Amino acid sequence: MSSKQKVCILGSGNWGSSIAKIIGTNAARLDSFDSCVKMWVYEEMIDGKKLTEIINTTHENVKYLPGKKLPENVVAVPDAVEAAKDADILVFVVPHQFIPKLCASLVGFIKPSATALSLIKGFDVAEGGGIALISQIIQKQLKIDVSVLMGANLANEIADEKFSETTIGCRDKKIGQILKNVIQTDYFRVSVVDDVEAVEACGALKNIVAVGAGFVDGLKLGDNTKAAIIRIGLMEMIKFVETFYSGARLGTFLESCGVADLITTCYGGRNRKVSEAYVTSGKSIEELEKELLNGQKLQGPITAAEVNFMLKNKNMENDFPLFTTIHKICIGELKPSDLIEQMKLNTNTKTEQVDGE
Ligand SMILES: NC(=O)c1ccc[n+]([C@@H]2O[C@H](COP(=O)([O-])OP(=O)(O)OC[C@H]3O[C@@H](n4cnc5c(N)ncnc54)[C@H](O)[C@@H]3O)[C@@H](O)[C@H]2O)c1
Ligand SMILES: O=P(O)(O)OC[C@H](O)CO
Repeated sequence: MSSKQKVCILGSGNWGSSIAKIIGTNAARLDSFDSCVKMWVYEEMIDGKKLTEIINTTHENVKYLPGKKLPENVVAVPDAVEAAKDADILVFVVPHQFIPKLCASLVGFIKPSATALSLIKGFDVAEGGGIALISQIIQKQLKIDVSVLMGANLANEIADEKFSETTIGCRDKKIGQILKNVIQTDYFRVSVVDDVEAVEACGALKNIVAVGAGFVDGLKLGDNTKAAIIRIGLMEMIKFVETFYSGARLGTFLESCGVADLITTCYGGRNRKVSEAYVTSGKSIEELEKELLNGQKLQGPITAAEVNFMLKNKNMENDFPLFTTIHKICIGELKPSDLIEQMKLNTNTKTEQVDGE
């Protein structure tokens, strides 16, 4: 890495723009970073003007983070290669379904010495019937080290500079410190841990539970029911990580990326909001995503499908009844009201096991 490190942000949605506000401020403030931060923007027209031009003149992402000023040293660039080619630190923050195409466009054009930080919550389906972490997709395609950042991080609240915590998962202490320097502010506090896969899996899996929490809200079932879904969801997240990413530490679930993200997402997130409307409106999830999110993207239903793809292939759907039920509700195979019947069956089985011991 050169002495002044260049940072590029790949993505400019709700979280991408919010993190650009932080990174831009830190890059301008700290000597170790080049103050110019390029941000790749998936170009679109807003009222006849290019979004990149609007951002570069008004310093506001009027579509995905309206009402918040970005630092002037954050430069919107419509071409991903142009944005990334000189960067030492690549911050990936696109909705997870777009990552394979983005990475493919960068192959051969980035610095081989670059390091990546993925803020992306989700998986990708993999050859052989399994799933891959998003960091693994980036690493495999671009052949660079990838750290992750996950936490209880509703983007709008962070843009409002309300106190929040986050977790960076990084295997290399030196890189972990550099990443912490570029991300941490007085209101956004970073913990660095080396349990990278567990940190990332937590970020992806909590979006499935958030969909379940939204169903509970749509069914008007109350706080106790929602707490039950959160508890069962946490248990399935732990079991999933222990089963598929051996060596993970239980303590990681107590970091911001674990239980804290699960709580915030089940109360304040977009997955919760759209899933609640799915129950009350009778419209499809795709329709509601368009209607309610103004171009922002839902991650939970697709993540539930990706996880189910692997569980089904491994004949393990019954080992993760909440994840499986939520997926089946999303694709219309079960009704939202079936959620509770399925959970009763599950808790009955558990009780019988305990009684039988
Ligand atoms: N928003 C949050 O509060 C939040 C917080 C933490 C983590 N995350 C995670 O960060 C990631 C990015 O979320 P976000 O909120 O920044 O995005 P978003 O949900 O606001 O998505 C909109 C973005 O997707 C882009 N886009 C649309 N079509 C595209 C295409 N074909 N190719 C590439 N990009 C396209 C849009 O230009 C826009 O930048 C997700 O994995 C999400 O789970 C989001
Ligand atoms: O709005 P959601 O449901 O995509 O959740 C946003 C963040 O992941 C919360 O940390």
